[in-house]
Amino acid sequence: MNTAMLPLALRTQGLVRYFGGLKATNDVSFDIEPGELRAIIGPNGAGKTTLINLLTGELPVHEGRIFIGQTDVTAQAIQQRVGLGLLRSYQITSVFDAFTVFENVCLAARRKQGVGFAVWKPLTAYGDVAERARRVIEDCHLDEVKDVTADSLAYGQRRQLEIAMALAADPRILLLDEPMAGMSAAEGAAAIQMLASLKGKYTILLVEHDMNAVFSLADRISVLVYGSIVATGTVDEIRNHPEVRRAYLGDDEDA
Ligand SMILES: Nc1ncnc2c1ncn2[C@@H]1O[C@H](COP(=O)(O)OP(=O)(O)OP(=O)(O)O)[C@@H](O)[C@H]1O
Repeated sequence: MNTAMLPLALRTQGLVRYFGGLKATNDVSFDIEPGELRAIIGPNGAGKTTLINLLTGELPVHEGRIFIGQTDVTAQAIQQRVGLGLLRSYQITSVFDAFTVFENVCLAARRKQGVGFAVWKPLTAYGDVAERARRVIEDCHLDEVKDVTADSLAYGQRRQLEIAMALAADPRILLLDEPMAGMSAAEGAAAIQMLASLKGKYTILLVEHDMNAVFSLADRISVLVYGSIVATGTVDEIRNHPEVRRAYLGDDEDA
């Protein structure tokens, strides 16, 4: 993807959020470039969920600004932000159990066009939609189950389908909040492989506890500690950052 001329996908400036006297988000500023896979890590209670909720609009900010592309969305509601392309993976996706993977993804792609689909016409009859659905299904490693109904999918595949449906809506940036949660080791490994193949094609903000996943996937990592970003850098920079090792990895010296 040639991203040189594109504006930033997402930008925050000095975000602050209190819960009573607790500053759960403390002066958080960061930029995400188009095509980037950015991970946010941090110990329990660091403020990851709060930050995601500020970005989506589920929580209002107390200070600071949020931009999607060049649009200041700080005062905008959840649905307006979705309309501008900031999507959380489960936000637009109601998976229909009786529909196949392909039909579900077509439906999500079709909805993006803002035109109601004709119930008498097969979803797959819309050529451009079917083409996008095929591409997303391939990107999300769902080819083998393309014609399987959603109710027959294993848990991990269903989560992959939700991500495929979100991507079919062509978001400017996709927020993934612990996408591997609840998966078996094998499902988690498959999900990591899938996310790896999305790299560079889509813009993704990933909040994830699994450090191996984050280290194998991220272009850049931001580390949250007590509500503040204490470091942002490449995998190597973060792996070796002394403050990160102390605060997050629990290392004293060179463990
Ligand atoms: N609705 C709320 N009311 C009061 N305090 C809250 C609320 N939501 C979060 N907090 C507090 O804000 C801080 C950040 O919480 P948050 O859930 O954002 O952290 P987190 O990094 O997502 O944690 P985890 O990794 O455990 O999910 C914590 O101290 C938490 O107790």
